[in-house]
Amino acid sequence: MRIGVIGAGAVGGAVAGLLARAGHDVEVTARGAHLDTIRASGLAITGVWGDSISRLRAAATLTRVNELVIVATKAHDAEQALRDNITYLRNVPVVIFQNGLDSLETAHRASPRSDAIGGLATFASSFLSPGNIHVTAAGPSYLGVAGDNDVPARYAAHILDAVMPTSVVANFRGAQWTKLVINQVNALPAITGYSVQSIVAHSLLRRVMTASMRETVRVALSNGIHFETLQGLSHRRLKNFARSPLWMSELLPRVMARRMGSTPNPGSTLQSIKRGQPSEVDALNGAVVRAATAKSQPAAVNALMVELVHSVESSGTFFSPDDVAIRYAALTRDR
Ligand SMILES: NC(=O)C1=CN([C@@H]2O[C@H](COP(=O)(O)OP(=O)(O)OC[C@H]3O[C@@H](n4cnc5c(N)ncnc54)[C@H](OP(=O)(O)O)[C@@H]3O)[C@@H](O)[C@H]2O)C=CC1
Ligand SMILES: CC(C)(CO)C(=O)C(=O)O
Repeated sequence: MRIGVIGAGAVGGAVAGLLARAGHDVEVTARGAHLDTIRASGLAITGVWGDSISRLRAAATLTRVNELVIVATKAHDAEQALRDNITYLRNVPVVIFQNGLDSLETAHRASPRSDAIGGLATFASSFLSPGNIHVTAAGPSYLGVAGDNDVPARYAAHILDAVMPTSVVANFRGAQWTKLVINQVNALPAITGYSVQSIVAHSLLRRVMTASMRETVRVALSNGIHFETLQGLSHRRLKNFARSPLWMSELLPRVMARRMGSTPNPGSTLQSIKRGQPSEVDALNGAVVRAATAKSQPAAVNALMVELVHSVESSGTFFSPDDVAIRYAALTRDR
């Protein structure tokens, strides 16, 4: 089958490699040294889903009409990426793998004549170097749509599920919020330079991560969100998580870190920072702050995460765990 992947970075590159390995005719878009390497030596995928090198069509933009297109840029790049490829997106199902809450709106705005399908990946993938993607932890992906017609999502899930576990969820908005809770693992690595597993192993940083997750759950609930179950995280479990004593809730990040295995997972936000690229924090913790503001509710921990990630982006200097603990303690003292 002809499949196009726009933004063949950590997630898009992994998906493209898996699809090509299964025999699909895949073309990817990439830029700079990554594009040059894919053209010269292929796209190498390593890690928990096996190792392979795929020789693929690669260009700065799509070159043909595909039967399925996957978009996997960071949230702030998605609109431009869709517009750059609009010639080949009309009437094509487009899966937009993106964390945060905006994927479907962005796809509808930038490519209104495509069948937009939201994608949430729970596997973890690292862009090691141009042409080299390493999947550090396995995990299912979830697809969904905004309206009632989920036929395009089922079609895409059928193709993707043959190469990586993928299913369709009915309540995609709820799924995005569950993923936003999971993505509270992203900010602290970006702030400190540590992996997700190291943050969770650190008692003070684990506490801050747990607090930002609980705050996210509370903000979602006050916005009337019913969480969709992702990776066993159900609505009921998340509600209990936000109500339990803080120390008891710390079990959840521990379970999540264990699931990520022993290969350090930087998370996608730290990867952007290390490459000197803008981070996605405004689409992650920033989305929680905006939703809280809409309900005149505080979201001090998420606001702190946004502030500290932006500070690292502009200064190029990570915070020490003690710095973070002091900033967090000041928040809890102020309440
Ligand atoms: N990495 C992970 O483990 C996971 C990530 N996610 C989510 O998936 C999404 C993608 O993340 P991730 O793969 O990590 O990000 P990456 O930065 O690794 O990959 C994004 C790719 O998109 C490219 N790109 C950006 N703008 C354009 C454009 N206009 N046209 C074509 N290509 C473009 C980038 O190129 P360039 O570098 O040249 O800008 C880059 O290669 C994010 O929303 C992230 O939160 C979800 C689950 C896991
Ligand atoms: C699933 C997870 C947490 C993997 O690291 C992710 O979504 C990300 O890094 O953005």
